[in-house]
Amino acid sequence: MDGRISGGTGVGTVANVRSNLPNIRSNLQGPSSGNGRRMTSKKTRSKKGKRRKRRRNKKTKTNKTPPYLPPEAEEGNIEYKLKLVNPTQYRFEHLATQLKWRLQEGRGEAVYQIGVEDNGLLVGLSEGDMRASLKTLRRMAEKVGADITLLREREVDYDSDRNCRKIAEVLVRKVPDDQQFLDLRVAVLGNVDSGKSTLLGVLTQGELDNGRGRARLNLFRHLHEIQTGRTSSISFEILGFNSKGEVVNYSDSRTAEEICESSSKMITFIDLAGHHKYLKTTIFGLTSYCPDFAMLVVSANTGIAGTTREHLGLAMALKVPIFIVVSKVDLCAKGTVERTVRQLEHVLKLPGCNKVPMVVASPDDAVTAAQQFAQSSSITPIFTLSSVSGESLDLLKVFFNILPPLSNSKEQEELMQQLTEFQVDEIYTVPDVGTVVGGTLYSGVCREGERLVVGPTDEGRFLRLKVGSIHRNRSACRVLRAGQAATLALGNFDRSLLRKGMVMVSPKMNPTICWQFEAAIVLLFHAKTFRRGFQVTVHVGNVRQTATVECLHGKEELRTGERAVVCFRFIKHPEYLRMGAKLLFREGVTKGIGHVTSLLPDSHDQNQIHDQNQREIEK
Ligand SMILES: Nc1nc2c(ncn2[C@@H]2O[C@H](COP(=O)(O)OP(=O)(O)OP(=O)(O)O)[C@@H](O)[C@H]2O)c(=O)[nH]1
Repeated sequence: MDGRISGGTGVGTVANVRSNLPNIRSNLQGPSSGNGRRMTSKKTRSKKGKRRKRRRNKKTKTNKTPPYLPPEAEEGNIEYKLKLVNPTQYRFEHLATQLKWRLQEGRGEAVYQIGVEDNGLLVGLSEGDMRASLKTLRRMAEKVGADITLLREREVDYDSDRNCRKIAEVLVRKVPDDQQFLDLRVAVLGNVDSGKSTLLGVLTQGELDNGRGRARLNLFRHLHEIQTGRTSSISFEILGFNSKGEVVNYSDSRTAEEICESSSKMITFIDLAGHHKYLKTTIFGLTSYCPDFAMLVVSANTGIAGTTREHLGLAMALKVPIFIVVSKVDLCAKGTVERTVRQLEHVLKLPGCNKVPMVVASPDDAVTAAQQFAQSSSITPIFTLSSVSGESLDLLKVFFNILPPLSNSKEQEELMQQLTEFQVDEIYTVPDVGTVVGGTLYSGVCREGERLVVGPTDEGRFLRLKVGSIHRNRSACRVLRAGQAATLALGNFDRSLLRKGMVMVSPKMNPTICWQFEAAIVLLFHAKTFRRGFQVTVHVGNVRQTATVECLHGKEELRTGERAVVCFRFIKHPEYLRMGAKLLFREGVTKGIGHVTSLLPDSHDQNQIHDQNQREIEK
C-alpha cells in the first residue's frame, strides 16, 4: 500500500481535507489574471510574464503548506515518532516502555506514525532513516512481545527542494498476557434482504455468494429461516485476524477452536434480523450484547428502504457508533450505486444525525476510516461492495483488522475491579453438560468454579449456583473478563428457574430488585397519547418487559420531542436494573429513549424478600 501526500492535505483525514481545501485551491490557482488592462505593450507584458513565472516557481518550490496530522494526543493508542534511528540503550528502554503504555491504551493495539513530529507535521524520512526506524520499532515490539504490520508508507512531497521523503504508519499488536485474543463485537443491522447474512457468510466462510443465498445458508439456525431466507433469531459469527493482519476464517475447513487459536484479533458479528416483525429481537441484540460498533447494510439497488432508517435511528439513540456497507453493487449501474451513496450522505448529514460521511474507495481510505472512526463517533465510513463478485470486500477486511476497541484500558480496568455481574441472554440444555447460559460479563471477572447468585426470580429472589466450564466462541476459557461474551455451564441447575434478562452476580453485591423505577426520557415519536396508564415494551440492557407508565412528573401527557421523568412499573416480574442504565421503550410506532434515574422499592414484601436473599447469600 502506498500513496502520495502533497502539500496542503493532511493524511486523508476528513477534517484536515476540509480545512485545507482553500490552501489547495490557492496553490492551484496561481497568480491572479489582472483584469481590465488589456492594452499593455509587448515589453511590459514580457517583463511581467517573467516576474510572474519567477513568482510561480518560487511558490511551487517553497510555498506549499506542509501536510500535517492533528497534534499527537497524550492519551490514546497513537504515537508519533520523527525517527527511531540507532537509539542508545537507555532511550531504547524508554521507547519500549512507551510502546507498552500505548498498547495498554489501545487494549492491545497501537499505531505508530513514523516521520511525524509531535505537533503533527509530516516531515518524512529518507529511505535509509525509515529503514533504520522500522528496524528499531520491530526490536521494540519484540522486546514487549508484540507483532508489527506496516499499514501504509507514503511520500511527502511538499518541499520539492528535498529528496523524496516518506512517512510510515505501523500497527503494533500484542494480545494481553491474560487474554487469548483481542475482541470486538459488531452488530449487523439493515433491512430485510439487504444482504446482511450473505455478507457475514462471505466474510466468515471465505466463499463468495452466488446471488441466490448460498453464502448465508451456513448461518441460519431454524428450519423456517432456511425456507424463507430470513433471519429471525440472533446469531453470532466470527472473523479472525492473525498477527500479520491476515484473515482467519472457516475457508481452510477449520473449527471455531482453530480460528480462535490462530487469531490475535477476533471480530464477533451479531447478525440481527432485518424484518420489522423481529424488531424486538433486533433491539434486544443492540441493548443486551453491548456491541462496540454497528454495521448497517444497505442494498445498492433499493437504497434506504424498509427498516433502514429505523435501524440507523436505534443505533444512534443507543450511541452505538455506526458504519455503513452498501451491498449488491454488482447488481446495478454505477449511477445507481452513487445515488444510494448520495441518499445516505444526505440522511447522515441531516441535523438529527449530524454525521460526517466518509466514502471508502481505497485501502488507504480504509486505514484512515478505521482510525478516524475510532476517534470521532460522528465520522461514518461508507463501503460499497459486492458479496457475489467480491468487489471491495478487501477494504472492509482492512478496516476490521485495524478498527480499535472504543473503550480504553482505564475504563476496562475499572469495570474489572467491580463485583462480578453476568447478564443472562440465552438458556440452553446441552446433553452431558446440563444447563448452559449465554450472555455477557458486564463487570468483574468470572472463573470456573466461582459461586454466584442468579435472579431475580418471579418472586424477586436470587438463587445460589456454581459456574462449571466457561466457553468463548466455542472454545474453553478459564477466566472471563468484563465486556466478554461467553457461555457458562451450570451443571444440573434447574433450567426452569432461569429466564433471559436475569443476572448472575457476586453474592457480595447484595443485588437490589425493582418492580418500579424512574427514568429521564425523551419521546422520539408517538402516535397515541403518552400518559399515565400507557403500556410500552421497555428494553434496558438484557431486560425486556412490558411496563405501565405510572406517572409523569410535572406533566399530564408527553408529545414528540418532549422530555420528562417518568415512573414505570413492570407488569410481570421484578427486574434487576442498574442506576444510569440506558433505556429504550416502544409500543407500535411510539418510541423513546432515556436512562434510569432511580429504583423504587414499592412492594410490601420487599423487606421480606431482601431478608430471604440475604439468608440465601450467606448460606
Ligand atoms: N447479486 C448480489 N446478490 C446478493 C448480494 N448480497 C446478497 N445477495 C442476495 O440477496 C438475497 C438476500 O440476502 P440475505 O443475506 O439473506 O439478506 P439479509 O439482509 O440477511 O435478510 P434478513 O436475514 O431477512 O434480514 C440473497 O438471495 C443473496 O444471495 C450481493 O452482493 N450481490
